[in-house]
Amino acid sequence: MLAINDLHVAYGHAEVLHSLNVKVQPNEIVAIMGRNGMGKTTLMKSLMGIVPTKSGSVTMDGKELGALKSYERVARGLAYVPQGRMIFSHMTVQENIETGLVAHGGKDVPGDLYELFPVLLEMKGRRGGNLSGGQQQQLAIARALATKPKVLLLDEPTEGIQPSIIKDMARTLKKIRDDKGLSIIVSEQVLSFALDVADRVLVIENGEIVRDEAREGIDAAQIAKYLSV
Ligand SMILES: Nc1ncnc2c1ncn2[C@@H]1O[C@H](COP(=O)(O)OP(=O)(O)OP(=O)(O)O)[C@@H](O)[C@H]1O
Repeated sequence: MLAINDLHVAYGHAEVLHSLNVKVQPNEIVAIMGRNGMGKTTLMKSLMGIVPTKSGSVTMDGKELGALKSYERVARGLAYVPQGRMIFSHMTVQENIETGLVAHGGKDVPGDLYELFPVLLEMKGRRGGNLSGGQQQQLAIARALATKPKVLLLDEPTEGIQPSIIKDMARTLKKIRDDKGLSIIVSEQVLSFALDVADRVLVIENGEIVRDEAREGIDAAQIAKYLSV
């Protein structure tokens, strides 16, 4: 589905991602774990074409994305829920979701998005900025899904979210995967969430993938060592 091959990304002369190789299968949920500053956000931004690639390739369904602008990547089926959610706080919930519809020229918010997130239907006329952190996260995911992605990227979705809601988020993401048949790449620091949601767990350390393990039979203590400061 999505293949990252020998990807190098740099800010000026400082290379931050060194030869990353990751393959994500259809319907697979992959968690990329790592401490602050290890390169998770840089990877997400480079996949979306927000940060330029130094060398290497990213393909989706075998087609190279490298030269494409962000909006073209969205049209090809990549969607992004950025760290901090970045919802439009002065726009209503409905208007926020509608910004995702332009990718395919749709006009109305599909009902299944409101079925997935009933609270957004209840609050569709409210300003995004008036929602709680958990509700804003649902809104950011709904906005991304409105672009009808094949691969959904989420950058630290649990950041600033109450622990009681984090379990619901894992359940919702798996339901989205099952219902819509898409692949998900999620960057995370919360191990329990990653173990809940992912089929495969990768660890990124100083811009390199140092572990790549199937969820089944994973040694959680080994992964936790990479996350403690
Ligand atoms: N715009 C930038 N210019 C220069 N260096 C940057 C820039 N953004 C990030 N970096 C550096 O790149 C490295 C990776 O940062 P990145 O934000 O990708 O890490 P992260 O794993 O997402 O961490 P966090 O959890 O804090 O978001 C860090 O050393 C960081 O200082």
